[in-house]
Amino acid sequence: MARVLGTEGWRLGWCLFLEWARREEEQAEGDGVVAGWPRRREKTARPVASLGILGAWLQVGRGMAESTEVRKLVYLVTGGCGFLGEHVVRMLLQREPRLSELRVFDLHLGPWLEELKTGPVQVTAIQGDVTQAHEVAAAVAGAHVVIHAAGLVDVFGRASPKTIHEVNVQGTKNVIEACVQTGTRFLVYTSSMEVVGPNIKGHPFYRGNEDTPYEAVHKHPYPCSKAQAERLVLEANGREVRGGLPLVTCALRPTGIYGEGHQIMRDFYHQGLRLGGRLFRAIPASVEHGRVYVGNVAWMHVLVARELERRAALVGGQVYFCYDESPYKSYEDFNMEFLGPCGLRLVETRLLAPYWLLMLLAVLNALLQWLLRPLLLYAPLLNPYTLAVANTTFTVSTDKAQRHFGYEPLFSWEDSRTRTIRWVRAMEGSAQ
Ligand SMILES: NC(=O)c1ccc[n+]([C@@H]2O[C@H](COP(=O)([O-])OP(=O)(O)OC[C@H]3O[C@@H](n4cnc5c(N)ncnc54)[C@H](O)[C@@H]3O)[C@@H](O)[C@H]2O)c1
Ligand SMILES: C[C@@H](CO)CCC[C@@H](C)[C@H]1CC[C@H]2[C@@H]3[C@H](O)C=C4C[C@@H](O)CC[C@]4(C)[C@H]3CC[C@]12C
Repeated sequence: MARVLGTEGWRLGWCLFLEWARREEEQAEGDGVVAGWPRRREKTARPVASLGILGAWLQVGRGMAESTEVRKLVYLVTGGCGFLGEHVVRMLLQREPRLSELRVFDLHLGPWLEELKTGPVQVTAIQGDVTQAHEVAAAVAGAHVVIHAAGLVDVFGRASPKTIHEVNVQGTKNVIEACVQTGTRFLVYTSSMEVVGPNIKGHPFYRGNEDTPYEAVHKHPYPCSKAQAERLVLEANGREVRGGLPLVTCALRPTGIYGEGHQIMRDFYHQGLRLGGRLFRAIPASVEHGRVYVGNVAWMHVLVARELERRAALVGGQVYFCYDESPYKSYEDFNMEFLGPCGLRLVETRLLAPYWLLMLLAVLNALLQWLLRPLLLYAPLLNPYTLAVANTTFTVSTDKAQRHFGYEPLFSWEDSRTRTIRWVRAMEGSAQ
């Protein structure tokens, strides 16, 4: 027999046996899909006594199949140490069983990465700058999938328009070119709702979806840069990468993300503490804002990244709003869902601070920022742009991600709320 089959034959026979064993196991577990995600394989060994020696071989076969076949993908997450990036990194480690190496690329690496290095997946921390093409190319080389979440999120005038452009647009160009040069085929870009709006005319976008017509007119450097970068990513879909295969890209557009690690929520919380446990309503409660929990945004990235290969024709070149069951509320009322249970209250001030007065304050802030720039950085939350965004309804209602790649939110609104409250409470100096 050995002579007839030869070494290759034995290997083939062994592989067929492993495949048979794997299918047997899958059949036993059922092949249901939970939230668009195949059920994770049971890692604990099943009793083998009844199968005797064959059962023991089966267990060995399973182990080998898992270690050699299942864990084989290399992912790169740019901006992996940011608010969203950290959640994407943790979600990948929890929910992508085929992952063998996870590269986390960021300008500033977080110390928490160390604790992730002990698991079965190789976590490689790369301190780098997306504006540096050679650093990006080195990080991308050999990766199967890139999730490009690095970006300069600045609507407060902290960075110059040039820097925002360099990071968000040139950085994205570098990522695309690196994929093309090194042969990486799958690219997910973290875009933003701001690519669409609110526009400078303050038109409401009410329960819109990816196909809703809207006049997307931007002047501010941040939305301009996100729109440009998104266009580059979508245009790159289908480009031939090294090795001759086509690049498959898509863009996810989160609305305002909230959850553990959200800096603006942190700022509001501390502001409330400084003001004796009060925040003052500046925006009418009727102006609704789309918000989405960070865990669900991360989940959507993980899911679409895996489906880019299987459903390339459908998903490639597409945009998806990020959505979940979070309620539509005004920006401030929504924040109070978390800050309220942590001891802050929202004081009604509509009569004290009408819109024209707020706009005057916002303009004054912008003027002060400009005057003080040579001396110090003055970057308050309120400026004409943030006031306009906060004061314009922008909500999405869509099921495109569910239809295209089986997305269902992983965290219910209750879960998302509870987790966020727990995080706010854990912040130093809770108001309670
Ligand atoms: N926060 C939101 O509400 C929101 C909403 C929609 C879209 N987004 C997008 O999601 C992405 C992540 O945003 P976030 O809120 O986590 O912001 P963040 O600032 O917390 O994270 C961005 C990360 O990118 C890194 N980074 C910045 N410049 C870099 C550079 N030159 N090279 C390498 N890394 C660099 C930062 O160090 C940071 O860790 C961004 O692309 C943003 O535009 C955010
Ligand atoms: C007038 C103030 C009194 O309380 C309230 C100001 C609130 C603003 C600071 C925020 C209102 C809406 C926010 C933006 C929105 O959630 C979506 C965004 C998209 C994302 O890509 C980046 C962040 C942001 C622009 C977000 C920034 C903060 C607001 C303008």
